[in-house]
Amino acid sequence: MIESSIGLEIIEVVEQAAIASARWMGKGEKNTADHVAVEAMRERMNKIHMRGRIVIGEGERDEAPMLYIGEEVGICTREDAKAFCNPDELVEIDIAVDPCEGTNLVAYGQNGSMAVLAISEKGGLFAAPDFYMKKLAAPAVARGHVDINKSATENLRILSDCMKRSVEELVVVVMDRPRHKELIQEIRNAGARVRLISDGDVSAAICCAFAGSGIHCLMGIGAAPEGVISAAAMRCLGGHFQGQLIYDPDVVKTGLIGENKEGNLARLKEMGITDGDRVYNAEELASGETVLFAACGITPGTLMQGVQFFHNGARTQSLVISSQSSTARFVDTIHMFDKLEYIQLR
Ligand SMILES: O=C(COP(=O)(O)O)[C@@H](O)[C@H](O)[C@H](O)[C@H](O)COP(=O)(O)O
Ligand SMILES: [Mn+2]
Ligand SMILES: [Mn+2]
Repeated sequence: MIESSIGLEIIEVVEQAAIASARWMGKGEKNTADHVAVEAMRERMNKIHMRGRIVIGEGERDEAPMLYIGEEVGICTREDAKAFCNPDELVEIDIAVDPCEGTNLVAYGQNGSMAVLAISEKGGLFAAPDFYMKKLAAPAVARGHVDINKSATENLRILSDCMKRSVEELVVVVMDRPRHKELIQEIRNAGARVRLISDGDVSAAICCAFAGSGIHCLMGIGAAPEGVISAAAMRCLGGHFQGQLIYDPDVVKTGLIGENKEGNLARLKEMGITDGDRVYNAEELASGETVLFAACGITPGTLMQGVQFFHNGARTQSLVISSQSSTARFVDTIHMFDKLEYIQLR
């Protein structure tokens, strides 16, 4: 039901966000690259016949115009909606968005940014707080064998068994952050190779599910909202994903997180999360009966090409993954703007 009704539309949502953001590629203005993606995403989402609700977005209500948590999206938000649609007949959908995942990458013209979202029926996505999350992603063959509670060394041995390749042949993506100093050293000591990324751990997590991506594992701490979006894709792909919220600022070392551990735990409790140390797997973070994921490359990446502009047109590459049809579709689209003179083949 969800896929047949809005499958194609969510591709257009991420495409429009990616095109808008890509116009700001390399301009050094991360906030603008982000803002235009948000606006494009909202505009296209508000044409969809659904009763959508943002469960993971860019902040709370008072931080509008970002897509804020709790914001309603879809055709019903139009002022004249009553004239042509009955909200009771529309499907209720929860949406997790990151209109520009990798704002720095876009601003500085680097690889790996994308516009991304995940959707499910109401209640089907974990409404993660704006905290950090310890993450472990690995291919389907290692699902349930590797474990976030085990050491990196042990997980690499398990991964090597599951993938039938030596630890030395494994590549682990880790975000290049001071908090990962010891982790990086441990992975290197174990014999595996480390690919450090400055941003963009959603792409890195999903790459683990694709043989040939050159990425076998993601370890370390990134943002929790991105963790839920990654989990949605990994749930559909059958890959391994575990996440554990990080509420202790001393563990994160950099970045914004509440003032102290006690305060953060209290905030989690207010949100109904009583066990701050709980480890969630992909099926718990994206628990809906139907889960869809869509991403469109802004700058070139491992999974998708970035937006390519030509005279009065653009070409985009997206990835749409569905738990309903068990498909991962790469969608290549030519966008014809006004007064198009030619269509660029490649
Ligand atoms: O790179 C990222 C930034 O996302 P965005 O702000 O949408 O461009 C994400 O992939 C990371 O998951 C995460 O936000 C990052 O790890 C946050 O950590 P830090 O930069 O150390 O505060
Ligand atoms: Mn992000
Ligand atoms: Mn973002």
